[in-house]
Amino acid sequence: MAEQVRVVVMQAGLGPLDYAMPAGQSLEAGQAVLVPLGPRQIMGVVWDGLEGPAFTGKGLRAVAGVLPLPLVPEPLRRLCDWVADYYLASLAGVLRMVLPSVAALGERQIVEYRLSGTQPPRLTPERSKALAALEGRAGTVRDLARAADVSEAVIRGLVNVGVLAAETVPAGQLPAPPDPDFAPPALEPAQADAARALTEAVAAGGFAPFLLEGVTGSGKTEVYAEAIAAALRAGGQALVLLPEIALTAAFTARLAARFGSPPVAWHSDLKTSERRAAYAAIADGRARLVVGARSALFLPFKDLRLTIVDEAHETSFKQEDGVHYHARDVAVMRAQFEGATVVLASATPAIETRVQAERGTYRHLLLPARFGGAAMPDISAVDLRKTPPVRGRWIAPPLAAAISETLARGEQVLLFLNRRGYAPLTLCRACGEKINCPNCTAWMVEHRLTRRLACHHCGHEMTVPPACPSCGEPDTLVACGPGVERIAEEVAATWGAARIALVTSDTITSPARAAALVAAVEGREIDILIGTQLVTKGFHFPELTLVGVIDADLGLSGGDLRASERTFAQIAQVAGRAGRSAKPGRVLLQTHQPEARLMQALIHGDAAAFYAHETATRRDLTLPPFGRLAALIVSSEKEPEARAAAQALAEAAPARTGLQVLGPAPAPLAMLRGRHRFRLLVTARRTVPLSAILRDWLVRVPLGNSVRVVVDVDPYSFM
Ligand SMILES: Nc1ncnc2c1ncn2[C@@H]1O[C@H](COP(=O)(O)OP(=O)(O)OP(=O)(O)O)[C@@H](O)[C@H]1O
Ligand SMILES: [Zn+2]
Repeated sequence: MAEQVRVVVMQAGLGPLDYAMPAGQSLEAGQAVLVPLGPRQIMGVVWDGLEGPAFTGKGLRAVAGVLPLPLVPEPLRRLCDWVADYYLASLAGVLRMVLPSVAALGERQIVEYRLSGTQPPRLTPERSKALAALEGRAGTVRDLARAADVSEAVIRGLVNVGVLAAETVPAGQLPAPPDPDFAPPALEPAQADAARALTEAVAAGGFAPFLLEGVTGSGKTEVYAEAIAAALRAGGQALVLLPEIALTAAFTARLAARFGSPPVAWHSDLKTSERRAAYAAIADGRARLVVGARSALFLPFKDLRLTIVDEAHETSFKQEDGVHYHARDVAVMRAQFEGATVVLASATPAIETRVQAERGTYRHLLLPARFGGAAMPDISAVDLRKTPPVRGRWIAPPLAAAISETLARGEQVLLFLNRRGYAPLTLCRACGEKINCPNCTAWMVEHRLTRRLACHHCGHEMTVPPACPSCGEPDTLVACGPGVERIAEEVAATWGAARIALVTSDTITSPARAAALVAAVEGREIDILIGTQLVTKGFHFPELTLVGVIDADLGLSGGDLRASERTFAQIAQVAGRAGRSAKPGRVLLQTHQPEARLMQALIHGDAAAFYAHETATRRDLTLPPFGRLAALIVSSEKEPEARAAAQALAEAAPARTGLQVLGPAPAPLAMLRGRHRFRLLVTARRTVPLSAILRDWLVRVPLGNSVRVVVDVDPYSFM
């Protein structure tokens, strides 16, 4: 009998299949192959450890070919198994995160295109957009389409008329290897203690999870850089995960200064040639230090000794489409399978992480003070009930005075409001109509810079209508409430001479733009930064001494279980940008409830009291991490079908002590991208095998073709 192998085929809905070994070859687990499926050939990966009897019938087909891809190593295979099992995903879906497209890996040479200088014979709006965006860029058709946010057809059209010229490039170059001893800093005593604990764990090998908690500006980066150096000295690889790719450029520069050579980057903004080079080098071990977005967790590292999750409290580590996983938790699991060190670094660790540290599962390292003797900023409240801004304005007199003083001293100001665009709501003065997204239960957000209304959920855009779409009255639409663009308008009107930078995902669209921003702020070309949560992370600007939080109450309205925690962390982080160097920092929180526990904890710098109270509440209510949650989101384009399916699921709900199913209820976002949505929430004791129960439940309920059920284990979004 021919030897056979089990292959996970890259096709949703299909389980693993058995194939005969190709004649005269033996295949290892982890090998990417082509296999016949019906009349086609599809990609798959030889897998091990799967249950189920082997195929014994006649007509076993043979593996058609071996793909020139690195093996998926054993620890990564086990991680894939775990992710598929825990998050109820298909192995094929998880493997799609591991394997890049074959096209990107098959070729040694890559054809890239760049602007040739020729003008197009015909200029469409799409073409103008592409021309503006592609200045100075090179990439494949797909890279350029993504960079310019136009279709590949538009790019191919420009190639055909000679506006984009082809050039053949070798797959990208790797930076020189990092040198662990290039420029180590002298550490302060608390830093040195923490660094020693980390380097010892890395040198010893074996699974070692850490929480590195250090106040903002305490020099966590310098501490974990020592752990990276230890991993490099031991001949292994290290990975740093960042919550936001926009931050990679500034961060890369810091690591380059420490190690004499930049790390290898991994994120969605890479060109195909760079991606190919990085992937190959990560797999064969030449890429020693990698900095990446959460997707880097699924790369086939040859010898991963250390993973750092920087800003580990960030909820953007939770992936909300495709496989719904939490990169922080997956990083810990990968370290466990690799037998490696993992460090969760944060000034405001999540309650989940704090509890692990209290239980002793993670070792807790603490940096209690800022580096270089810098003081923590002075935080106080601006009571909007007592000193409100004038009508139609959002900056109250005490904050305005502080801004003027700071500018007069030649120092920099940061204003934080976590809302993109100009105004969150556009309303008709005549009939009260609110302009909604046609596809979602959401208001259209005005973006004055682009003169459009945009839905932040589905991306739908339209121009601001000249008349009310409901009553037809002309010129009655008014913008309600502020977004960052509106704050910028107010700032420009009040401090006309100040140089302003708007920092949102609309303006900082790439690592290159982020780097330019950092350079402008460091070069004192900017006086006032106005931004969304993007400005709360990681930045270190010595001349920035005033932070104003425009609406400290904003995050609390959502009411989900982490609303307070998230608001606290966000404000503490943005406050932490003030006075990080020699000059003292000051933070003003505009709020309607200065007496609230959360505000008081921020003002008095009493994070411990805040977290103790939040943790106790979670424990009392058996909420995560003391209990478990999973959400099922049932959706269909047809409302009755979504409703009926959600009802059917509820009726078939597992009856089991320690487990409770709530709902169905229409989701707060009752319609999203044209689909009607219902939610069920499952709460369970920690000891209940939640994933297995969910899996059994879901296969028992037949659902219509139009119905989709998304399972979100450990949900962070309750919309
Ligand atoms: N041992 C050291 N020697 C020289 N400079 C240091 C040292 N430790 C920290 N620094 C500097 O102090 C500043 C703050 O450090 P860093 O940005 O790492 O803080 P952090 O803990 O990451 O803060 P945050 O959480 O707010 O981002 C940086 O400019 C860093 O280069
Ligand atoms: Zn929408």
